[in-house]
Amino acid sequence: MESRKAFCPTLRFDPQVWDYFQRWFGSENLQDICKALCRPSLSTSLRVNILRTTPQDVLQKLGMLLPANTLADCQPAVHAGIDGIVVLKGMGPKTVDYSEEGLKEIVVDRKTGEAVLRGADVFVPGVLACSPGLSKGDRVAVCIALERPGSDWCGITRGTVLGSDHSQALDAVDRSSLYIGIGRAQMSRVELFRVRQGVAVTMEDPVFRIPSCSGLLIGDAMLQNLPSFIAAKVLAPRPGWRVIDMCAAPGGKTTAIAALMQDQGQVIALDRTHRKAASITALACEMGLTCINAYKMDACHAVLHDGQLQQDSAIENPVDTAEEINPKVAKRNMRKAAARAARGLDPMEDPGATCHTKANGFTAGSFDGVLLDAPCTALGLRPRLLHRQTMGDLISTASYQRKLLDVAVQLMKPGGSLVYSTCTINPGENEENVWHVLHRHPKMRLVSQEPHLGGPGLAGPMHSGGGVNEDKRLTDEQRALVQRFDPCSSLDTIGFFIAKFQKDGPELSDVLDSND
Ligand SMILES: C[S@@+](CC[C@H](N)C(=O)[O-])C[C@H]1O[C@@H](n2cnc3c(N)ncnc32)[C@H](O)[C@@H]1O
Repeated sequence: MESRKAFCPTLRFDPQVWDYFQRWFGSENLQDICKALCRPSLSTSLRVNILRTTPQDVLQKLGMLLPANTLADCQPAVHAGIDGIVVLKGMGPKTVDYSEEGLKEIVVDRKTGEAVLRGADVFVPGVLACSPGLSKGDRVAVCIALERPGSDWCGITRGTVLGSDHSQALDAVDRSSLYIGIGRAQMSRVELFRVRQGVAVTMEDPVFRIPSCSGLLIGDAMLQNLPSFIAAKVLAPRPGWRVIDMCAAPGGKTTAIAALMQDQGQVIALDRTHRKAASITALACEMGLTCINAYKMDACHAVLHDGQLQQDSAIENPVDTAEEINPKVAKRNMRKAAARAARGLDPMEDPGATCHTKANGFTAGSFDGVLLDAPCTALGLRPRLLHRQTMGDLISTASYQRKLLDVAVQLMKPGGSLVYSTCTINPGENEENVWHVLHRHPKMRLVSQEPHLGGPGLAGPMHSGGGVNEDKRLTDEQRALVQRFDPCSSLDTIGFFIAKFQKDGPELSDVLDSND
Protein backbone atom coordinates (compact mmCIF):
# COMPACT_ATOMS: atom_id res chain seq x y z
CA MET A 1 0.00 0.00 0.00
CA GLU A 2 1.49 3.30 -1.11
CA SER A 3 0.49 5.28 1.97
CA ARG A 4 2.81 3.14 4.13
CA LYS A 5 6.35 4.52 4.04
CA ALA A 6 9.62 3.65 5.68
CA PHE A 7 9.67 4.37 9.42
CA CYS A 8 10.82 8.01 9.71
CA PRO A 9 8.99 9.82 12.49
CA THR A 10 9.72 13.36 13.63
CA LEU A 11 10.10 13.85 17.37
CA ARG A 12 8.06 16.79 18.61
CA PHE A 13 8.89 19.00 21.60
CA ASP A 14 6.90 21.89 23.04
CA PRO A 15 7.91 24.96 20.92
CA GLN A 16 9.50 26.83 23.87
CA VAL A 17 11.49 23.72 24.82
CA TRP A 18 12.59 23.38 21.20
CA ASP A 19 13.85 27.01 21.18
CA TYR A 20 15.69 26.52 24.46
CA PHE A 21 17.37 23.32 23.22
CA GLN A 22 18.20 24.92 19.90
CA ARG A 23 20.19 27.64 21.65
CA TRP A 24 22.25 25.00 23.49
CA PHE A 25 22.69 22.36 20.79
CA GLY A 26 22.40 24.30 17.53
CA SER A 27 19.74 23.47 14.98
CA GLU A 28 21.54 20.72 13.06
CA ASN A 29 22.76 18.86 16.15
CA LEU A 30 19.29 19.04 17.71
CA GLN A 31 17.77 17.51 14.56
CA ASP A 32 20.31 14.65 14.76
CA ILE A 33 19.58 14.11 18.44
CA CYS A 34 15.83 13.97 17.75
CA LYS A 35 16.35 11.48 14.95
CA ALA A 36 18.36 9.24 17.29
CA LEU A 37 15.81 9.57 20.10
CA CYS A 38 13.07 8.17 17.81
CA ARG A 39 15.03 4.96 17.34
CA PRO A 40 16.07 2.24 19.77
CA SER A 41 19.76 1.83 20.53
CA LEU A 42 21.19 -1.05 18.49
CA SER A 43 23.41 -2.09 21.37
CA THR A 44 21.77 -3.90 24.29
CA SER A 45 23.93 -4.30 27.39
CA LEU A 46 23.60 -6.94 30.07
CA ARG A 47 25.34 -6.35 33.39
CA VAL A 48 26.72 -9.62 34.68
CA ASN A 49 26.33 -10.39 38.39
CA ILE A 50 30.07 -10.79 38.91
CA LEU A 51 29.64 -12.12 42.45
CA ARG A 52 27.75 -15.11 41.09
CA THR A 53 29.03 -15.77 37.58
CA THR A 54 31.33 -14.55 34.79
CA PRO A 55 30.72 -12.88 31.42
CA GLN A 56 32.00 -16.05 29.72
CA ASP A 57 29.43 -18.20 31.57
CA VAL A 58 26.70 -15.73 30.61
CA LEU A 59 27.77 -16.00 26.95
CA GLN A 60 27.61 -19.78 27.23
CA LYS A 61 24.12 -19.66 28.78
CA LEU A 62 22.89 -17.27 26.09
CA GLY A 63 24.23 -19.74 23.52
CA MET A 64 22.03 -22.42 25.03
CA LEU A 65 18.94 -20.31 25.74
CA LEU A 66 18.52 -18.09 22.67
CA PRO A 67 17.06 -19.51 19.44
CA ALA A 68 19.81 -20.16 16.87
CA ASN A 69 18.68 -17.42 14.46
CA THR A 70 18.47 -14.79 17.24
CA LEU A 71 21.94 -15.82 18.43
CA ALA A 72 23.37 -15.46 14.93
CA ASP A 73 21.79 -12.01 14.56
CA CYS A 74 22.70 -10.53 17.94
CA GLN A 75 26.25 -11.96 18.30
CA PRO A 76 26.61 -11.68 22.09
CA ALA A 77 30.11 -10.59 23.11
CA VAL A 78 31.98 -9.33 26.14
CA HIS A 79 32.24 -5.50 26.07
CA ALA A 80 35.70 -4.52 24.89
CA GLY A 81 36.21 -1.65 27.35
CA ILE A 82 33.98 -2.21 30.40
CA ASP A 83 34.39 -5.25 32.66
CA GLY A 84 31.27 -7.19 33.51
CA ILE A 85 29.17 -6.18 30.49
CA VAL A 86 27.89 -8.44 27.72
CA VAL A 87 26.66 -6.68 24.57
CA LEU A 88 24.04 -7.90 22.10
CA LYS A 89 23.55 -6.31 18.71
CA GLY A 90 20.26 -5.15 17.29
CA MET A 91 19.37 -4.50 13.65
CA GLY A 92 17.44 -1.83 11.79
CA PRO A 93 15.78 0.14 10.48
CA LYS A 94 14.75 -2.44 7.91
CA THR A 95 12.67 -1.42 4.90
CA VAL A 96 9.52 -3.48 5.24
CA ASP A 97 7.41 -4.25 2.16
CA TYR A 98 3.78 -3.55 3.02
CA SER A 99 2.44 -4.40 -0.44
CA GLU A 100 1.62 -8.06 0.24
CA GLU A 101 -1.86 -9.13 -0.72
CA GLY A 102 -4.45 -9.47 2.01
CA LEU A 103 -2.33 -7.61 4.58
CA LYS A 104 -4.59 -6.27 7.34
CA GLU A 105 -3.78 -3.49 9.75
CA ILE A 106 -3.63 -2.78 13.44
CA VAL A 107 -3.17 0.63 15.14
CA VAL A 108 -1.47 0.76 18.53
CA ASP A 109 -0.96 3.52 21.09
CA ARG A 110 2.40 5.30 21.32
CA LYS A 111 3.71 3.49 24.41
CA THR A 112 2.97 0.11 22.85
CA GLY A 113 4.65 1.24 19.63
CA GLU A 114 7.75 2.33 21.53
CA ALA A 115 7.85 -1.08 23.27
CA VAL A 116 7.60 -2.84 19.88
CA LEU A 117 10.53 -0.73 18.62
CA ARG A 118 12.49 -2.05 21.64
CA GLY A 119 11.77 -5.64 20.62
CA ALA A 120 8.41 -6.49 22.24
CA ASP A 121 5.34 -8.06 20.67
CA VAL A 122 2.01 -6.17 20.68
CA PHE A 123 -0.02 -6.71 23.85
CA VAL A 124 -3.81 -6.46 23.94
CA PRO A 125 -4.29 -3.25 26.00
CA GLY A 126 -2.19 -1.23 23.53
CA VAL A 127 -4.34 -2.02 20.48
CA LEU A 128 -6.64 0.85 19.50
CA ALA A 129 -8.04 -0.17 16.12
CA CYS A 130 -7.87 -2.89 13.50
CA SER A 131 -9.12 -3.76 10.02
CA PRO A 132 -12.65 -5.19 9.72
CA GLY A 133 -12.81 -8.99 9.68
CA LEU A 134 -9.39 -9.52 11.30
CA SER A 135 -8.92 -13.23 12.03
CA LYS A 136 -6.42 -15.12 14.15
CA GLY A 137 -3.38 -15.89 12.00
CA ASP A 138 -3.78 -12.91 9.63
CA ARG A 139 -0.67 -10.92 8.74
CA VAL A 140 -1.03 -7.31 9.94
CA ALA A 141 0.84 -4.06 9.33
CA VAL A 142 1.37 -2.37 12.70
CA CYS A 143 1.08 1.42 12.91
CA ILE A 144 1.36 3.90 15.80
CA ALA A 145 -1.23 6.61 16.53
CA LEU A 146 0.37 9.60 18.27
CA GLU A 147 -1.43 11.85 20.72
CA ARG A 148 -2.54 15.19 19.28
CA PRO A 149 -0.51 18.26 20.22
CA GLY A 150 -1.34 19.43 23.74
CA SER A 151 -3.59 16.45 24.44
CA ASP A 152 -3.37 12.79 25.49
CA TRP A 153 -6.05 11.85 22.96
CA CYS A 154 -5.03 10.39 19.62
CA GLY A 155 -8.44 10.68 17.96
CA ILE A 156 -9.93 7.19 18.45
CA THR A 157 -11.09 4.97 21.26
CA ARG A 158 -10.04 1.35 21.71
CA GLY A 159 -12.18 -0.95 19.61
CA THR A 160 -12.42 1.23 16.50
CA VAL A 161 -12.79 -0.51 13.14
CA LEU A 162 -10.52 1.00 10.49
CA GLY A 163 -12.36 2.44 7.53
CA SER A 164 -15.53 3.03 9.57
CA ASP A 165 -17.02 6.43 10.45
CA HIS A 166 -15.33 6.17 13.87
CA SER A 167 -11.83 6.11 12.39
CA GLN A 168 -12.18 9.35 10.41
CA ALA A 169 -10.37 11.41 13.05
CA LEU A 170 -7.46 8.99 12.86
CA ASP A 171 -7.48 8.87 9.07
CA ALA A 172 -7.31 12.69 8.92
CA VAL A 173 -3.78 12.58 10.39
CA ASP A 174 -0.83 11.47 8.25
CA ARG A 175 0.65 8.41 9.95
CA SER A 176 2.31 7.00 6.87
CA SER A 177 5.78 7.20 8.45
CA LEU A 178 4.71 5.50 11.67
CA TYR A 179 4.51 1.88 10.46
CA ILE A 180 6.73 -0.31 12.63
CA GLY A 181 6.56 -3.65 10.85
CA ILE A 182 4.41 -6.67 10.09
CA GLY A 183 3.22 -9.26 12.57
CA ARG A 184 0.74 -12.12 12.88
CA ALA A 185 -2.55 -11.64 14.75
CA GLN A 186 -2.92 -14.00 17.69
CA MET A 187 -6.65 -13.36 18.02
CA SER A 188 -9.63 -12.23 15.97
CA ARG A 189 -10.99 -8.67 16.10
CA VAL A 190 -13.86 -9.73 18.37
CA GLU A 191 -11.56 -11.45 20.86
CA LEU A 192 -8.99 -8.65 20.69
CA PHE A 193 -11.42 -6.11 22.07
CA ARG A 194 -13.15 -8.54 24.47
CA VAL A 195 -10.15 -9.79 26.45
CA ARG A 196 -8.03 -7.54 28.68
CA GLN A 197 -4.57 -9.05 28.36
CA GLY A 198 -2.32 -11.32 26.34
CA VAL A 199 -0.29 -11.10 23.15
CA ALA A 200 -2.34 -9.60 20.32
CA VAL A 201 0.29 -9.72 17.57
CA THR A 202 3.65 -11.47 17.39
CA MET A 203 6.06 -9.36 15.36
CA GLU A 204 7.49 -11.23 12.36
CA ASP A 205 9.07 -8.39 10.33
CA PRO A 206 9.74 -5.55 12.76
CA VAL A 207 11.45 -2.39 11.54
CA PHE A 208 14.01 -2.88 14.33
CA ARG A 209 15.08 -6.31 15.54
CA ILE A 210 16.21 -5.90 19.15
CA PRO A 211 17.12 -9.09 21.05
CA SER A 212 15.01 -9.80 24.11
CA CYS A 213 16.57 -11.66 27.05
CA SER A 214 13.85 -10.93 29.56
CA GLY A 215 13.46 -13.71 32.10
CA LEU A 216 16.41 -15.69 30.70
CA LEU A 217 19.22 -14.96 33.14
CA ILE A 218 17.50 -14.00 36.38
CA GLY A 219 20.07 -13.45 39.12
CA ASP A 220 23.02 -13.94 36.76
CA ALA A 221 22.66 -10.81 34.64
CA MET A 222 20.27 -7.93 34.13
CA LEU A 223 19.53 -5.45 31.36
CA GLN A 224 21.22 -2.17 32.18
CA ASN A 225 21.99 0.77 29.92
CA LEU A 226 25.73 1.21 29.58
CA PRO A 227 25.79 4.79 30.98
CA SER A 228 23.79 3.62 34.03
CA PHE A 229 26.45 1.03 34.85
CA ILE A 230 29.16 3.59 34.19
CA ALA A 231 27.52 5.94 36.74
CA ALA A 232 27.82 3.19 39.40
CA LYS A 233 31.44 2.45 38.41
CA VAL A 234 32.37 6.14 38.46
CA LEU A 235 31.43 6.29 42.16
CA ALA A 236 34.29 3.75 42.61
CA PRO A 237 32.84 2.31 45.83
CA ARG A 238 35.20 0.14 47.83
CA PRO A 239 34.42 -2.88 50.04
CA GLY A 240 33.61 -1.61 53.53
CA TRP A 241 32.25 1.78 52.38
CA ARG A 242 29.00 3.28 53.61
CA VAL A 243 27.05 4.40 50.54
CA ILE A 244 23.64 6.01 50.10
CA ASP A 245 21.64 5.78 46.86
CA MET A 246 19.11 8.56 47.36
CA CYS A 247 16.64 7.78 44.55
CA ALA A 248 17.19 4.11 44.04
CA ALA A 249 14.19 2.14 42.73
CA PRO A 250 14.12 -0.28 41.02
CA GLY A 251 17.72 -0.70 42.20
CA GLY A 252 19.75 -1.18 39.00
CA LYS A 253 22.55 1.11 40.16
CA THR A 254 22.18 0.13 43.85
CA THR A 255 22.86 -3.51 43.03
CA ALA A 256 25.74 -2.56 40.70
CA ILE A 257 27.32 -0.55 43.55
CA ALA A 258 26.84 -3.40 46.06
CA ALA A 259 28.45 -5.86 43.63
CA LEU A 260 31.41 -3.50 43.08
CA MET A 261 31.79 -3.44 46.89
CA GLN A 262 31.81 -7.26 46.82
CA ASP A 263 28.74 -7.12 49.07
CA GLN A 264 30.88 -5.81 51.93
CA GLY A 265 29.96 -2.60 53.74
CA GLN A 266 26.59 -0.87 53.78
CA VAL A 267 24.42 0.38 50.95
CA ILE A 268 21.38 2.40 52.02
CA ALA A 269 18.82 2.74 49.22
CA LEU A 270 15.91 5.20 49.42
CA ASP A 271 12.78 5.67 47.40
CA ARG A 272 9.54 7.48 47.98
CA THR A 273 7.00 4.68 48.39
CA HIS A 274 7.03 1.36 50.20
CA ARG A 275 6.26 -0.38 46.93
CA LYS A 276 9.27 1.14 45.18
CA ALA A 277 11.61 0.59 48.14
CA ALA A 278 10.45 -3.04 48.33
CA SER A 279 11.27 -3.48 44.63
CA ILE A 280 14.91 -2.67 45.50
CA THR A 281 14.90 -5.39 48.17
CA ALA A 282 13.42 -7.82 45.65
CA LEU A 283 16.18 -7.10 43.11
CA ALA A 284 18.89 -7.33 45.80
CA CYS A 285 17.52 -10.78 46.80
CA GLU A 286 17.42 -11.90 43.18
CA MET A 287 21.08 -10.89 42.81
CA GLY A 288 22.01 -12.54 46.17
CA LEU A 289 23.22 -9.24 47.71
CA THR A 290 22.98 -8.79 51.48
CA CYS A 291 24.63 -5.40 52.13
CA ILE A 292 21.66 -3.39 50.78
CA ASN A 293 19.00 -1.94 53.09
CA ALA A 294 16.08 -0.30 51.31
CA TYR A 295 14.07 2.44 53.03
CA LYS A 296 10.82 4.14 52.19
CA MET A 297 11.93 7.74 52.58
CA ASP A 298 11.66 11.10 50.86
CA ALA A 299 15.31 11.87 50.09
CA CYS A 300 14.59 15.59 50.54
CA HIS A 301 14.41 14.76 54.27
CA ALA A 302 17.28 12.26 54.41
CA VAL A 303 19.45 14.26 56.83
CA LEU A 304 18.94 13.70 60.54
CA HIS A 305 18.73 17.03 62.33
CA ASP A 306 19.95 17.83 65.86
CA GLY A 307 17.60 16.53 68.48
CA GLN A 308 15.95 13.95 66.22
CA LEU A 309 16.08 10.32 67.36
CA GLN A 310 17.38 7.51 65.16
CA GLN A 311 14.46 5.14 64.69
CA ASP A 312 14.39 2.26 62.33
CA SER A 313 11.93 -0.56 61.79
CA ALA A 314 11.30 -3.17 59.14
CA ILE A 315 7.98 -3.43 57.34
CA GLU A 316 6.63 -6.81 56.26
CA ASN A 317 4.50 -6.88 53.09
CA PRO A 318 4.60 -3.14 52.66
CA VAL A 319 1.76 -1.09 51.27
CA ASP A 320 1.84 2.60 50.48
CA THR A 321 0.64 4.79 53.32
CA ALA A 322 -1.89 6.31 50.93
CA GLU A 323 -3.22 2.81 50.29
CA GLU A 324 -3.66 2.12 53.99
CA ILE A 325 -5.76 5.22 54.30
CA ASN A 326 -7.62 5.10 51.04
CA PRO A 327 -8.84 1.81 49.52
CA LYS A 328 -9.53 3.67 46.27
CA VAL A 329 -5.81 4.44 45.96
CA ALA A 330 -5.04 0.77 46.66
CA LYS A 331 -7.43 -0.33 43.93
CA ARG A 332 -6.04 2.20 41.46
CA ASN A 333 -2.46 1.02 42.15
CA MET A 334 -3.51 -2.61 41.67
CA ARG A 335 -5.21 -1.71 38.38
CA LYS A 336 -2.12 0.21 37.19
CA ALA A 337 0.20 -2.69 38.07
CA ALA A 338 -2.08 -5.22 36.36
CA ALA A 339 -2.32 -3.00 33.28
CA ARG A 340 1.48 -2.77 33.05
CA ALA A 341 1.79 -6.54 33.37
CA ALA A 342 -0.89 -7.03 30.69
CA ARG A 343 1.10 -4.79 28.34
CA GLY A 344 4.16 -6.94 28.88
CA LEU A 345 5.99 -3.97 30.44
CA ASP A 346 7.36 -4.28 34.00
CA PRO A 347 6.58 -7.50 35.80
CA MET A 348 4.39 -6.88 38.83
CA GLU A 349 6.56 -6.31 41.87
CA ASP A 350 7.18 -9.16 44.31
CA PRO A 351 4.34 -8.82 46.84
CA GLY A 352 6.43 -10.57 49.50
CA ALA A 353 9.37 -8.13 49.35
CA THR A 354 9.90 -5.84 52.33
CA CYS A 355 11.64 -2.57 53.12
CA HIS A 356 12.58 -0.51 56.14
CA THR A 357 11.01 2.66 57.36
CA LYS A 358 12.72 5.36 59.36
CA ALA A 359 11.01 8.22 61.13
CA ASN A 360 14.07 10.45 60.74
CA GLY A 361 17.01 10.67 58.39
CA PHE A 362 20.69 9.74 58.49
CA THR A 363 23.54 11.51 60.22
CA ALA A 364 25.04 14.34 58.14
CA GLY A 365 28.59 13.69 56.93
CA SER A 366 28.32 9.92 57.43
CA PHE A 367 28.60 8.54 53.88
CA ASP A 368 31.75 7.73 51.94
CA GLY A 369 29.79 7.65 48.70
CA VAL A 370 26.50 9.24 47.61
CA LEU A 371 24.65 8.46 44.39
CA LEU A 372 21.95 10.86 43.25
CA ASP A 373 20.46 9.33 40.11
CA ALA A 374 17.90 12.06 40.07
CA PRO A 375 14.25 11.90 39.04
CA CYS A 376 14.39 13.80 35.76
CA THR A 377 12.47 14.69 32.61
CA ALA A 378 13.83 11.49 30.97
CA LEU A 379 14.38 13.32 27.66
CA GLY A 380 17.27 10.97 26.84
CA LEU A 381 15.32 7.71 26.83
CA ARG A 382 14.97 5.90 23.50
CA PRO A 383 12.91 5.29 21.52
CA ARG A 384 10.50 8.18 22.22
CA LEU A 385 8.17 9.57 19.56
CA LEU A 386 6.67 12.46 21.50
CA HIS A 387 7.63 14.62 24.48
CA ARG A 388 5.01 16.73 26.17
CA GLN A 389 6.98 18.55 28.87
CA THR A 390 6.76 22.33 28.90
CA MET A 391 9.54 24.78 29.79
CA GLY A 392 7.84 25.10 33.19
CA ASP A 393 8.17 21.32 33.72
CA LEU A 394 11.89 21.47 32.86
CA ILE A 395 12.50 24.35 35.25
CA SER A 396 10.60 22.81 38.17
CA THR A 397 12.34 19.42 37.70
CA ALA A 398 15.76 21.10 37.79
CA SER A 399 14.86 23.02 40.91
CA TYR A 400 13.68 19.79 42.64
CA GLN A 401 17.01 18.19 41.69
CA ARG A 402 18.89 21.12 43.25
CA LYS A 403 17.00 20.51 46.50
CA LEU A 404 18.13 16.86 46.40
CA LEU A 405 21.69 17.91 45.52
CA ASP A 406 21.83 20.16 48.59
CA VAL A 407 20.83 17.16 50.74
CA ALA A 408 23.41 14.95 48.98
CA VAL A 409 26.18 17.40 49.87
CA GLN A 410 25.17 17.31 53.54
CA LEU A 411 25.22 13.50 53.64
CA MET A 412 28.81 13.25 52.31
CA LYS A 413 31.78 12.75 54.61
CA PRO A 414 34.62 15.24 54.11
CA GLY A 415 36.72 13.57 51.40
CA GLY A 416 33.64 11.62 50.23
CA SER A 417 32.34 11.33 46.66
CA LEU A 418 29.02 12.26 45.06
CA VAL A 419 27.89 11.00 41.66
CA TYR A 420 25.03 12.94 40.10
CA SER A 421 23.35 11.44 37.05
CA THR A 422 20.29 11.95 34.88
CA CYS A 423 18.83 10.30 31.78
CA THR A 424 17.93 13.57 30.09
CA ILE A 425 19.55 15.71 27.43
CA ASN A 426 18.24 18.88 29.16
CA PRO A 427 21.21 21.16 30.09
CA GLY A 428 19.05 22.78 32.78
CA GLU A 429 19.12 19.49 34.72
CA ASN A 430 22.76 18.78 33.86
CA GLU A 431 25.34 21.53 33.27
CA GLU A 432 23.24 24.17 35.04
CA ASN A 433 22.87 21.97 38.15
CA VAL A 434 26.60 21.24 38.21
CA TRP A 435 27.17 25.00 38.16
CA HIS A 436 24.70 25.32 41.06
CA VAL A 437 26.59 22.80 43.23
CA LEU A 438 29.97 24.40 42.58
CA HIS A 439 28.73 27.89 43.41
CA ARG A 440 26.50 27.08 46.35
CA HIS A 441 28.92 24.67 48.04
CA PRO A 442 32.50 26.00 47.97
CA LYS A 443 33.83 22.73 49.47
CA MET A 444 32.65 20.75 46.43
CA ARG A 445 34.80 20.28 43.36
CA LEU A 446 34.40 18.33 40.16
CA VAL A 447 36.77 15.37 39.84
CA SER A 448 37.74 13.07 36.99
CA GLN A 449 35.72 9.97 36.18
CA GLU A 450 36.80 6.42 35.46
CA PRO A 451 35.68 5.05 33.03
CA HIS A 452 35.11 8.11 30.85
CA LEU A 453 33.39 7.25 27.56
CA GLY A 454 30.98 10.17 27.17
CA GLY A 455 31.64 13.55 25.58
CA PRO A 456 32.23 16.89 27.38
CA GLY A 457 29.51 19.04 28.88
CA LEU A 458 27.89 21.72 26.72
CA ALA A 459 29.46 25.14 26.34
CA GLY A 460 27.36 28.20 26.88
CA PRO A 461 25.81 30.48 29.46
CA MET A 462 23.01 29.32 31.75
CA HIS A 463 19.57 30.46 30.65
CA SER A 464 16.86 27.99 31.67
CA GLY A 465 15.21 30.62 33.90
CA GLY A 466 14.70 32.99 30.97
CA GLY A 467 17.48 35.62 30.84
CA VAL A 468 20.94 34.64 29.61
CA ASN A 469 23.63 35.07 32.25
CA GLU A 470 27.02 35.26 30.52
CA ASP A 471 28.91 34.90 33.81
CA LYS A 472 27.25 31.61 34.70
CA ARG A 473 28.89 28.92 32.60
CA LEU A 474 31.12 25.90 33.16
CA THR A 475 34.78 26.42 32.31
CA ASP A 476 36.36 24.25 29.59
CA GLU A 477 38.17 22.33 32.31
CA GLN A 478 34.90 21.66 34.17
CA ARG A 479 33.15 20.63 30.94
CA ALA A 480 35.88 18.10 30.29
CA LEU A 481 35.35 16.50 33.72
CA VAL A 482 31.66 15.65 33.21
CA GLN A 483 30.32 12.97 30.84
CA ARG A 484 27.48 13.74 28.44
CA PHE A 485 26.24 10.71 26.50
CA ASP A 486 24.85 12.05 23.26
CA PRO A 487 22.22 9.68 21.75
CA CYS A 488 23.50 10.38 18.24
CA SER A 489 27.16 9.63 19.03
CA SER A 490 28.81 6.42 17.82
CA LEU A 491 28.29 4.87 21.30
CA ASP A 492 24.57 4.69 20.39
CA THR A 493 23.38 4.93 24.01
CA ILE A 494 20.48 6.73 25.66
CA GLY A 495 21.01 10.42 26.41
CA PHE A 496 22.67 10.50 29.84
CA PHE A 497 24.76 12.80 32.01
CA ILE A 498 27.22 12.07 34.84
CA ALA A 499 29.10 14.46 37.14
CA LYS A 500 31.37 13.37 39.98
CA PHE A 501 32.13 15.68 42.91
CA GLN A 502 34.42 15.36 45.89
CA LYS A 503 34.01 17.22 49.15
CA ASP A 504 37.19 18.82 50.49
CA GLY A 505 38.68 16.73 53.27
CA PRO A 506 41.18 13.96 53.91
CA GLU A 507 41.48 11.25 51.26
CA LEU A 508 39.01 8.52 52.18
CA SER A 509 41.66 5.82 52.17
CA ASP A 510 43.30 7.74 55.07
CA VAL A 511 39.97 7.91 56.89
CA LEU A 512 39.42 4.17 56.46
CA ASP A 513 43.01 3.32 57.46
CA SER A 514 42.82 5.44 60.59
CA ASN A 515 39.55 3.64 61.53
CA ASP A 516 41.11 0.21 61.18
C1 LIG B 1 15.83 7.78 37.73
S1 LIG B 1 14.86 6.86 38.80
C2 LIG B 1 16.06 5.92 39.67
C3 LIG B 1 16.56 4.71 38.91
C4 LIG B 1 17.52 3.88 39.74
N1 LIG B 1 18.63 4.66 40.24
C5 LIG B 1 18.08 2.69 38.98
O1 LIG B 1 19.17 2.76 38.45
O2 LIG B 1 17.40 1.66 38.95
C6 LIG B 1 14.44 8.06 40.00
C7 LIG B 1 13.73 7.51 41.22
O3 LIG B 1 13.65 8.59 42.15
C8 LIG B 1 12.52 8.37 42.95
N2 LIG B 1 12.26 9.64 43.67
C9 LIG B 1 11.72 10.78 43.21
N3 LIG B 1 11.70 11.71 44.18
C10 LIG B 1 12.21 11.13 45.29
C11 LIG B 1 12.44 11.56 46.62
N4 LIG B 1 12.13 12.81 47.02
N5 LIG B 1 12.98 10.69 47.48
C12 LIG B 1 13.32 9.44 47.11
N6 LIG B 1 13.12 8.97 45.86
C13 LIG B 1 12.57 9.81 44.96
C14 LIG B 1 11.47 7.92 41.96
O4 LIG B 1 10.45 7.23 42.64
C15 LIG B 1 12.29 7.04 41.03
O5 LIG B 1 12.19 5.70 41.44
